[in-house]
Amino acid sequence: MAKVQLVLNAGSSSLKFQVFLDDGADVPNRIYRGLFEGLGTDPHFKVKDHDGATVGEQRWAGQTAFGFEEALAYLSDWLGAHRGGHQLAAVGHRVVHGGPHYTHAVELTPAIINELDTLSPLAPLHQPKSLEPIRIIARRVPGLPQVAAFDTAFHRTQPELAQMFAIPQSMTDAGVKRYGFHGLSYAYLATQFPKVDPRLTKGRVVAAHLGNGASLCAYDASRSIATTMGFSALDGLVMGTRSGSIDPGVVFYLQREMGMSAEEAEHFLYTKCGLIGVSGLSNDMRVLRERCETDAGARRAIDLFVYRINREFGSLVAALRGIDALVFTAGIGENDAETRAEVLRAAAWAGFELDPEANRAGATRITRGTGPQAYVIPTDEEWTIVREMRQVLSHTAVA
Ligand SMILES: Nc1ncnc2c1ncn2[C@@H]1O[C@H](COP(=O)(O)OP(=O)(O)O)[C@@H](O)[C@H]1O
Ligand SMILES: CC(=O)OP(=O)(O)O
Ligand SMILES: [Mg+2]
Repeated sequence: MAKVQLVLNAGSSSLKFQVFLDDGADVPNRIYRGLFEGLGTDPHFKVKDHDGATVGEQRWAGQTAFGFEEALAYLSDWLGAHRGGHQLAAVGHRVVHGGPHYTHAVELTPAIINELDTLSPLAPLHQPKSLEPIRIIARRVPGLPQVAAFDTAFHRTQPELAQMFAIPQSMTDAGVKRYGFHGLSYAYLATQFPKVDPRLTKGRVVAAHLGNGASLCAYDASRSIATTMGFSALDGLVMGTRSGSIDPGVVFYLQREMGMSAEEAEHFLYTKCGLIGVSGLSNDMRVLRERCETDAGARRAIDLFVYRINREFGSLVAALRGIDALVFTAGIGENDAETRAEVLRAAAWAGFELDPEANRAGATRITRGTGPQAYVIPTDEEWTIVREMRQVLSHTAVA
């Protein structure tokens, strides 16, 4: 009987999944690709087959109680009815934080799952959501191989200084350092560089992963040398609900002067700030774009989002000592031509010349001229996960 592999990608605002044929092919053969969006607000499920035809769609309008757990149960039923008799051979998971020890994907055991849970405070919007399905599946289907692939792993090529805070060495050694995230996405983009423009492979590239979570990564010859997220996924750019970089003095002030507990301050910075906090309206860039002509809060949130990207972009260009290309990806980077145009106009200092028609048309290259170029590359974190899972499972089979 043919077998399939399932990949789950728990993001901060979505649950994405893909189903691949377990046929040993070098390039994974996808059967289904789908997602739940708007969990906890306005849930929506959509799944497409390998030709891109929609084969399932469901809305739970306004059902705020339909959260992550409900999505998993629905997905399990849907897959049961649409697996075409294929046996499920393994499940791969995006696990955001691998901490200091996990620099490569790993087959999960109860002990490793518990160890990964100790990292939940460093990624409270993500880590528990990844571990929950892992535990549910381990309980329901004992013996089914499950593999974790980590967002932090891709950044372990960074020089020591890029991973350090200015704190005593003993604390750095204890793991208080810059890990960086969105690595599964950045690893996938690097595999696409040769197809998009072979010069990117050896060049100085900054990728902008702009989704509900957002970060920038600097690549030198396809390896990460710096990134905007640090110890936790709270650092760096303005995000949907997260503040991004903030003076640590603010955190003390929130507690000492504004009466928040440590937990309340954390919850505030992760869920009430960023685009939704500044706009007072929404964490969804689509909503802000619709309203920004008339709503000053929406306009200010977008302006700060773009301003911060340009500032952080400058710091990565300094780390790379120059720039050959900028790559946009993820929900906003792939779909919002206006944000791309605003970022490139802000970064004109680096020599970018926007091609407005190519940008509006959603072309791969969206700049012209002789300066650095900008590209749009749709990301595919699940593709990285299934490839890493296959490597891990083939080693386990040989051992
Ligand atoms: N057409 C679009 N225009 C502008 N923004 C969009 C569009 N489509 C999606 N987005 C943005 O992308 C975000 C989700 O990005 P995604 O990378 O899927 O996030 P995550 O993986 O963090 O859940 C949404 O919050 C929304 O703001
Ligand atoms: C790490 C992170 O912020 O992920 P996401 O963009 O999926 O929320
Ligand atoms: Mg994501």
